Amino acid sequence: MSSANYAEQKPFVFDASIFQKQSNIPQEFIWPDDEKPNPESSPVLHVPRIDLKGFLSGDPLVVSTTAELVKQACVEHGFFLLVNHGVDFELLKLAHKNMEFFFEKPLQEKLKADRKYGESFGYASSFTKRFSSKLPWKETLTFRYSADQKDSNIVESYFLNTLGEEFQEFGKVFQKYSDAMSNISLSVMELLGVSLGVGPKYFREFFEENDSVMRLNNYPLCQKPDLVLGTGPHRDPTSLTVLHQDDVGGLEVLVNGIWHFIPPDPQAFVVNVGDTFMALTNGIYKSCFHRAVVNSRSPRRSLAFFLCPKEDKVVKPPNELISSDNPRLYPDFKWPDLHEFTQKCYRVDMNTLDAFVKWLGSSQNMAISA
Ligand SMILES: C=C1C[C@]23C[C@H]1CC[C@H]2[C@]1(C)CCC[C@@](C)(C(=O)O)[C@H]1[C@@H]3C(=O)O
Ligand SMILES: O=C(O)CCC(=O)C(=O)O
Ligand SMILES: [Fe+2]
Repeated sequence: MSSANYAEQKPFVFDASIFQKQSNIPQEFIWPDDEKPNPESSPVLHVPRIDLKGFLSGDPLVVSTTAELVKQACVEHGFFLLVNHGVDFELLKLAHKNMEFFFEKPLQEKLKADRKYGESFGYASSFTKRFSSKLPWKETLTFRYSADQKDSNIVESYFLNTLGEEFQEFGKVFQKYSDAMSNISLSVMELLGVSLGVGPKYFREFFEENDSVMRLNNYPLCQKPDLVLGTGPHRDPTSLTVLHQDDVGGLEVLVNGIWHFIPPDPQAFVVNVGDTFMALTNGIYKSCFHRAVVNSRSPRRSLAFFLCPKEDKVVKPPNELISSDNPRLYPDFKWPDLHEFTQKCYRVDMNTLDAFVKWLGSSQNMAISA
């Protein structure tokens, strides 16, 4: 049965407050044996701690050592920690407090922001409208962020319009938080540009007017955590992800065929390269598989900012990153087409970018220039 038919016929609902107590896990949530988690055996992934303040100080020695560290991580797997990032800890605390406030509301209230079938934004409990198997053990609240001056209140007005006056303060907090995420993403883009030898301005300017996605994740506790996954294995189709996880832990990254654990650190953001940035670097920086496991002790929450280019930007690597040793790997594309592909044509899995490129090739006369 296709997921569309499934959605029309059997829209069952994941109510976190009920499911977290249930020891009988519905079949739709049970992952195949070869994809089931085994978090007790996951070694820690040692990722560099990138000092953003140090890089921004402009001290040539600090800049070059930081650029070298980030390059090694991005060539290998694309994950690193960002410390000394300058984001106010009070704002981080407020963001977590407000996220809790939302997820602890009764389901009926959360559904006021319901993410409709085929739409990208709103509240989704376990994607039961989109998929019929390997369902994620999570609920998400996703909203659009735009760095355009004319959209300076976009987050605030979204919450005021969908959830009403009670969410005015919530909207203000997440407007501020998303602005901060956009700003640090642009600083990271400067660092990534320097590390790739294209200079600090190239990628910063590319993403300056970003049109991005902000998401709050709630992973309720689960009585049988070894049967399910909070977020299944995937590579982010977006450009750069800036994640803040609470102190529970559950993020895992697949490196050399082994799932590795990234322990929570409230002082740090976990940053990773997504498929769109991998294409922008002509495959030099990797977008790597990761997932989130759940547990039976404590619910887990995370905040994810997915940096995306503005809709009219052509994703095409700079000439400096193309050579006879490293010819063009991906055709030109625009982010909205890849986004639409992930939402309508394809279930995001291990090889989204390759599948998208094949789909592009079959749907138009694909040209790889330069
Ligand atoms: C553009 C997006 C689609 C997803 C949310 C953002 C960036 C990452 C994507 C996602 C998280 C990748 C894993 C699968 C997914 C379905 C999820 O588990 O949430 C993806 C998001 C989505 O399609 O809603
Ligand atoms: O919650 C997490 O730790 C990771 C979530 C994730 O990978 C995603 O939302 O893309
Ligand atoms: Fe992800």
